[in-house]
Amino acid sequence: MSTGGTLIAGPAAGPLKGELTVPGDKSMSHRSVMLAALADGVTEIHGFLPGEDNIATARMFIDMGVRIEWLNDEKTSLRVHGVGLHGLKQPQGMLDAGNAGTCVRLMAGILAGQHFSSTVTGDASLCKRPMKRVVDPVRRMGAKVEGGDDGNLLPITISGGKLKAIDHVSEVASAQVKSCVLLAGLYADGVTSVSEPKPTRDHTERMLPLFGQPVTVAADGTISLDPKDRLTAPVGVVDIPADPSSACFFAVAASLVEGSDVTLKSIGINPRRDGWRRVMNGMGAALSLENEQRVGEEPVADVRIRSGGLHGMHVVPNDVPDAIDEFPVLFAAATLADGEFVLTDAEELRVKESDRIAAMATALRSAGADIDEQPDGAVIRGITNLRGDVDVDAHGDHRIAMAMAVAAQRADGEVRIHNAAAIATSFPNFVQLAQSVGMNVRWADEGEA
Ligand SMILES: O=C(O)C1=C[C@@H](OP(=O)(O)O)[C@@H](O)[C@H](O)C1
Ligand SMILES: C=C(OP(=O)(O)O)C(=O)O
Repeated sequence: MSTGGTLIAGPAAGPLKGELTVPGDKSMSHRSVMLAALADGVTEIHGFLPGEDNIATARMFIDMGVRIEWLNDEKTSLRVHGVGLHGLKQPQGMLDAGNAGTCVRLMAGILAGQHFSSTVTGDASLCKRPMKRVVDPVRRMGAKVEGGDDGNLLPITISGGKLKAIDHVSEVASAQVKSCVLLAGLYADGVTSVSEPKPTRDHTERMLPLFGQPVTVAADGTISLDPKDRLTAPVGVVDIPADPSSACFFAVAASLVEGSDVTLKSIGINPRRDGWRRVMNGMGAALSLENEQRVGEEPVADVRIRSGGLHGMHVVPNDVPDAIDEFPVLFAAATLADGEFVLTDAEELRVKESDRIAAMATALRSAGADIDEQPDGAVIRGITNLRGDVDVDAHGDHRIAMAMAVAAQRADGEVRIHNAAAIATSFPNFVQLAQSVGMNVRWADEGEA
């Protein structure tokens, strides 16, 4: 877990204005390197997110013998020299996923299909997150997995090989679980299928066909994969759209600061990632879409946001997985909206990089917010402004740090956000982009915090 690093944020000095291009999508960046590494041929990827999480994924493949050429200093373009489904080499030491749940859970599926043993670990936060959700299905497929608490806790050692196809009924609505099973399915002896309690982000299903591996989705939502025994590098470049989860911070900030008008360029609007816009529209935000188009298999658009009197709402439970990473900043929006905001069915927030319900409730409350925590969500009654001159803890969780920086734009004074360094996991240039539209946020100087 990245600890340390204090952000000093708020209040905004004036309206937020301008156009922003946020970095590439984190989920798609992970998947693009994974599939490219396992393909026959060379894949060129543009728009890659150079956050610590995605670099951890790239590093794992380098540690297993895959050659990755970075094509620019920013590490947003790369060429992956694929080794084929069976070309990975046993790593010399432990594979380290750092802070990245997506990396470790998807890799569990890939490592389950390898004829060697490997041990995967992560940082202090990741070592507390539940792994049984992916360990159980890959064990049923025939992989051997050892680790603390019967394989629930990292580090885990996976000894794989040829796998048995399974029909997996997931108890959690998790794209990480679904993707793990589908990736393991590439190494199985027949058709592997996954069904989930609510639909989740479908980037794996959209990207596999680009690499020559069809995926079918039945009318009831069950996803099936009949393995082709090889993946093939796509002919053209794999382009990754801008990350809606990063865009949402600026959408909320612009909604909250009077007189703001911000346009977020080429943001992914895949319905399985677009829950944040449905929630913000439900809260009365002034959002509009311009220049709708497709980037590869994904729909994108420019999203324009003007400030507007936000009000509370009850979030529709089916929208929860489609906005799962945006709830910290949506809590900030709800705190500064009129009326009551109610979130249920979101217990998954408690097992992210931090317990995000508790972390946001504590941080916002210490700045004067009116929030009742619930086991699976929260009830938030809006107030006019947050108190300033307060210290809050981001608990080494990138989304808590950035959400509090946004909330602070409507504080009566400065908010000091401690343990915020983790924003580098998903959004290394957050502070720079935030300043470029007029947000009041900066890193504390040494000794200042
Ligand atoms: O598949 C993915 O890329 C992700 C799925 C989500 O996790 P869960 O599948 O655990 O909900 C999300 O929170 C994470 O940031 C990225
Ligand atoms: C939950 C997140 O990521 P991960 O599960 O990959 O750590 C996130 O980015 O908010």
